[in-house]
Amino acid sequence: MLRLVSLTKTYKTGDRALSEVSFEVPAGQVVGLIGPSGAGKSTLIRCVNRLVEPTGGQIFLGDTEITGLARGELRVLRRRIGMIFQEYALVERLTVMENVLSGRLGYVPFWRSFMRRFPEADVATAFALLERVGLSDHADKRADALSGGQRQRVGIARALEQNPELLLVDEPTASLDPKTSRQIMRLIKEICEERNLAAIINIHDVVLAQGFTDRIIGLRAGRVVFDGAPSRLDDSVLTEIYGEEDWAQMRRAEQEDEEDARAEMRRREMMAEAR
Ligand SMILES: Nc1ncnc2c1ncn2[C@@H]1O[C@H](COP(=O)(O)OP(=O)(O)OP(=O)(O)O)[C@@H](O)[C@H]1O
Repeated sequence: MLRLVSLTKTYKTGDRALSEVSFEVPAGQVVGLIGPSGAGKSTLIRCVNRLVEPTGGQIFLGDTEITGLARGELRVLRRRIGMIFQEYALVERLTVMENVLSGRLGYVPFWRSFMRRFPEADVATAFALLERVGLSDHADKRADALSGGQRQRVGIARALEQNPELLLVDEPTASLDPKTSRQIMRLIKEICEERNLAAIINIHDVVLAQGFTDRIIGLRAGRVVFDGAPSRLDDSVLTEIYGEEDWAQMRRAEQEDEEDARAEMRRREMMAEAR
């Protein structure tokens, strides 16, 4: 479905962000991309739809070689790839519905989108998607009136509105609390299963990646150092990906997160009892 062959990226500054990265993602598979800061995760995701130009290797989506496309062809290709962002990238002043419909912008003629006139079928799809992500009561609300978790649900619905074959997901939970993060990851995983949709998720949080993906690819300094089932991610693999020091630090941060979540729960219980 998606195939990377010796993908390499060297930035103009001389930074080699990716070295000879090769792997295939079949339809329906959710891949968690993990690795320390600077490992090349964002670069890899951005190379797939050529927001970043690869300097070597090939990328195929189905039979289409993405790396060989001219500008105009690339616009058409990008309709086949949905993106979900860390900061949601919603238009704050527009309604939830309008934000979801903006997922069709690659398809609808400019004048119609300018007049905010979308075909009825697109509107019906958008309603169904809002229902699926649990936001059907919020269709007419402005995006800036939503919580972080709700915004990300809009971001997911918008990506699906273009009926993509592949989802590229960049740090979807970085701005969310632990519980909402799990809900969002679960939603992405379930939707990929329902639609037989492939996804690559750039994700910092190893525990989340393990809980909600089918496969983990670990990058270190631009190279794939692990590619396998989430259950195979033991301490020695994590040390190989993150190095001794980083991994220990990450585990401490995780423990602190859990302690914070427990303290918050206790606080809420005490408040509920006081009422
Ligand atoms: N626009 C750029 N110009 C030059 N070098 C860049 C650029 N973007 C990224 N890099 C370099 O490429 C390497 C990989 O960066 P990238 O952002 O892909 O890593 P990452 O794994 O996503 O990191 P993080 O988890 O911190 O987002 C780093 O050494 C980074 O400094």
